[in-house]
Amino acid sequence: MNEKMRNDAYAIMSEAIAAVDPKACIYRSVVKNGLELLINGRSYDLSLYDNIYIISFGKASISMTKAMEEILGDSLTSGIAITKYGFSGPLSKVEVYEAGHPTPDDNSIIAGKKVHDFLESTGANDLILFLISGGGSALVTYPRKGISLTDMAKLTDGLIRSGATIDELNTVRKHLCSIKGGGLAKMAFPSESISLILSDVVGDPLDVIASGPTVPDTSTYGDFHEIIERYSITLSPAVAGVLEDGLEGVIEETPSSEAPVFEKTSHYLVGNNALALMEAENKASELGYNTMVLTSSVIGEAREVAKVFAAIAREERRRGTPIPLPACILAGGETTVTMKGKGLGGRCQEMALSFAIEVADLNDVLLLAAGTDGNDGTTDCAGAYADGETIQNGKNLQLDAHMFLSNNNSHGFFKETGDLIKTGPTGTNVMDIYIILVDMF
Ligand SMILES: Nc1ncnc2c1ncn2[C@@H]1O[C@H](COP(=O)(O)OP(=O)(O)OP(=O)(O)O)[C@@H](O)[C@H]1O
Ligand SMILES: O=C(O)[C@H](O)CO
Repeated sequence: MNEKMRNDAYAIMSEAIAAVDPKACIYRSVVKNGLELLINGRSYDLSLYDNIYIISFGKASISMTKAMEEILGDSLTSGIAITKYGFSGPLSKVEVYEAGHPTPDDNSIIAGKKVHDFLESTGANDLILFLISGGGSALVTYPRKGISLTDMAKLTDGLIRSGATIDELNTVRKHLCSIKGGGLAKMAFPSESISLILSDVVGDPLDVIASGPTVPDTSTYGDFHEIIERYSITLSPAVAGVLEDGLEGVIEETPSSEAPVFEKTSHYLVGNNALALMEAENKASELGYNTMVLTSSVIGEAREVAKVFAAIAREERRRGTPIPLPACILAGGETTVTMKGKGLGGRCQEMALSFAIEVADLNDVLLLAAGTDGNDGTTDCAGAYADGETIQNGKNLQLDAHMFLSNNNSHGFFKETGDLIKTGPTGTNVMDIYIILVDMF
């Protein structure tokens, strides 16, 4: 492995992650002057409210809340923040809870009830600041009547394992949980609410991020039904009952944009993958690379996307196109992994292993694939590096990369070859970033 390229890639990744640090994102968007709160230039008069509360959830909730606590100071009354186990930290006025992710657990239900009960007690002259980040769907849930945690967890797990997209997964979740799909806006009404959102979804659709708890929803029980059929998911009797009632109109649809509950809501996107890539590009230029941001909207099966990235690297190696060497080509997004094996890994590690197989004959070509949250799949790593020597290094250790990939055991492979990237939880979450470096010979 070319140490210089590996260090360069790590430095570029670190800069990208720092740019989307949730605290930095909040401070970029929010300013307080006396009792005036300015959010992206729009003014809110804090003297108009009896109480100002924070409800914050997602993998980035602690840092987002810390920044808002600092900005609001004495103006803040209290609040609740929910994050993933191991991602928590101390706050001053806001109570902190931890819960399960990617599969919801008992604490996700307890958190859902806390949020529900809290919002029941707020009034028309209160302001609620919702701080929303990725991971929110699993961390806070308030299942519709009759649906148990096991029902929710099994369904979430089944859809993830089938390779369902986050849009599909959240369409289903929005129809089974009263917080999602605009439900939180309903609970908060008639209080005024402002949502500050850190995007972890391709294209930044506000109705999908954390299952769009404070925005109008356009998805329907009909969509839910189609998704279940598409992936041949067997439903528990309770979930099947809710779906049937929804299809027959016995249960109300999620609120659309005409619903009165949205009259007192506003939404601001405070950070996303594109922002991270912009900073990555600046750092790469500083390190002497010619740079290009391909896209922040990568989707598709991780091992297949890797083949496209390998083809781009090959073209760079052969002909120095689309940009002159030394080249740094950047992309971001979120792939899917259809689980067929029983191994350990994540989207980024799986992509890196597939890339390594494709570039086994190339020199000075490297891919860094990492989750900006520092947590790829079911592992404690952010992702992995792969280059032209990775497969040979594996062979030297009697590891067959193809076998590891078939068993979705990318983590098992990279653990042995020493190519894992460990950052620890970064506190942010704007999907994954991919850094392709191709150096001169
Ligand atoms: N052995 C494995 N190999 C590859 N990918 C895996 C493996 N096990 C789980 N995954 C993938 O890991 C993902 C879940 O982990 P992760 O916490 O990184 O998701 P996430 O998308 O960041 O969550 P969120 O979007 O809610 O923030 C799923 O897409 C799943 O397919
Ligand atoms: O929590 C979720 O729904 C995903 O992370 C997408 O935001």
